[in-house]
Amino acid sequence: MTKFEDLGISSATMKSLKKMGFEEATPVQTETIPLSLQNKDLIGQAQTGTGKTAAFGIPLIDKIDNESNVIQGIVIAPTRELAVQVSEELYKIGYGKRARVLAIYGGQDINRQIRALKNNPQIIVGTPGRILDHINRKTIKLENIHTVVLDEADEMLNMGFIEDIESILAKTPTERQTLLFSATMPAPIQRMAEKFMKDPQIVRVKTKEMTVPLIEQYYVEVQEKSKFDVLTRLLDIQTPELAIVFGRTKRRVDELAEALNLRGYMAEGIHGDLSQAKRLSVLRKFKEGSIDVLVATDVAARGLDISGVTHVYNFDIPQDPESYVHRIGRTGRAGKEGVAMTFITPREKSYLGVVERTTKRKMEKMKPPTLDEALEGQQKAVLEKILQSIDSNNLQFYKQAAEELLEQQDATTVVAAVLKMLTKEPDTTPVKLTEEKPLPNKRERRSGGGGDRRGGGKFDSRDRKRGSYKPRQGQSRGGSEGGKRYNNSGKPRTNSAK
Ligand SMILES: Nc1ncnc2c1ncn2[C@@H]1O[C@H](COP(=O)(O)OP(=O)(O)OP(=O)(O)O)[C@@H](O)[C@H]1O
Ligand SMILES: [Mg+2]
Repeated sequence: MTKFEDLGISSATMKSLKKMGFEEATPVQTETIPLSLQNKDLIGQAQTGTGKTAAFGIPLIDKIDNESNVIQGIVIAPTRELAVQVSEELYKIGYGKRARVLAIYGGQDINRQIRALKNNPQIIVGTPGRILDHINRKTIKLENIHTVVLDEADEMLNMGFIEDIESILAKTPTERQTLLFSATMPAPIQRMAEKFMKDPQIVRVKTKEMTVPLIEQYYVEVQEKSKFDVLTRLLDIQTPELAIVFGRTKRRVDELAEALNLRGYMAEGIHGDLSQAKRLSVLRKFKEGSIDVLVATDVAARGLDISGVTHVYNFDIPQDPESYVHRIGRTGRAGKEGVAMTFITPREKSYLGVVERTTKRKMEKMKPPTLDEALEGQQKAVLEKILQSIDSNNLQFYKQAAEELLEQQDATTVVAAVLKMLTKEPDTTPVKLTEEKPLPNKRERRSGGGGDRRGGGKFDSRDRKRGSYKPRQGQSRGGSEGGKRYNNSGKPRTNSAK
């Protein structure tokens, strides 16, 4: 482990890092910060949750000229929630230097943003469409930019933001520094990215596997119609602190969230059709723990850093291996452990191998739990709560009532009654869940020779555009989000994105 002091960081920024509780630099920070401080272009690839934000954020902030009131750096992120999160982290890193950071994203009142832009922010963090909008209105000027960062670069180049990104880059000085970060960087995307970079250094934190070793990865073979019962049983047995359940489509997410609520779980859904205010409020509730299951499309798969997420459930298998890596990476962050469960229907079995070959890690098979096991799980959770309550030693007030009760009944009966009352017995309230058709059983496209699997492992080509979604077989309603967006040539699509 390397100390931040040894990386050439200013004392003002060191002060912020101390306040944030960062003691030592993570490997990706150790490798990229010195290069970045020398203004080198670079592509940084490191596992989820290993501190890539600070890896680009620390040098970005450190290079800000405090005396200057112009925009000097810009960070582009694929989703609004991620833009907000990254801006918050940059704000913290910039505390020592009093750097001014502003988040600019779609779905928020543009006039409010225009007013905020008048306060001379030095760093902008935003989503591509809204940044471009401000550039066109001349409310953002990029001629003094020295650094452009693409966070989740592969996703943005993949998901149809390429034209927007290129337009933004074209308005920045050519001598700028360009930084790309992601946990995944498929070869075709990397090749495309290099076109707008100067002799980029590729920093890949060497690891055996693409996913985080601290995440236990399981798959459960389950029929489509049994998925929901298996999910609730797993939730009952595994008792996550916070859990994210990923579904394939917006409709799926809505139905799942509703079904979970009917069965007594505190769940809410997040996807791109909700208003921005709703999206942010759902996420806030999840962070605060007032809901404990977040049901999401891939809109929440990338970059989000929510502490307390102990379990990720892929209710529907993701459509490409990169999405798998990012989804499960919402747990097991910053050295913590996590559990990832992936449901696989018999007809989607071929997708398992594709994911495993890309991540270079095998998932362990888990049998779907029975109703009795779910009940046992809930009972165990109650027992733990009781033991915790005994430990807290705050029972004086209840002891007299306990003694009176024990005069009438034997101790085992009393405790059994209490256990029964506290245990959430598996609920069979009927729920409505439209069946998803399985993904097409297409064979994996091999990336011609050389054994480079990084760019391969693509499942399928999908002929659809964001914003003008064409239903394909099995997805006639609901609108799909995220997932595969390559066209047949293996090159990313160039859709205009919203
Ligand atoms: N040097 C450090 N010491 C302690 N904690 C750190 C350090 N660097 C980052 N962190 C914390 O680790 C967590 C994960 O960091 P971050 O979100 O930047 O990961 P990431 O690599 O960008 O992941 P993803 O690929 O999912 O976007 C954050 O809560 C961050 O504050
Ligand atoms: Mg990140």
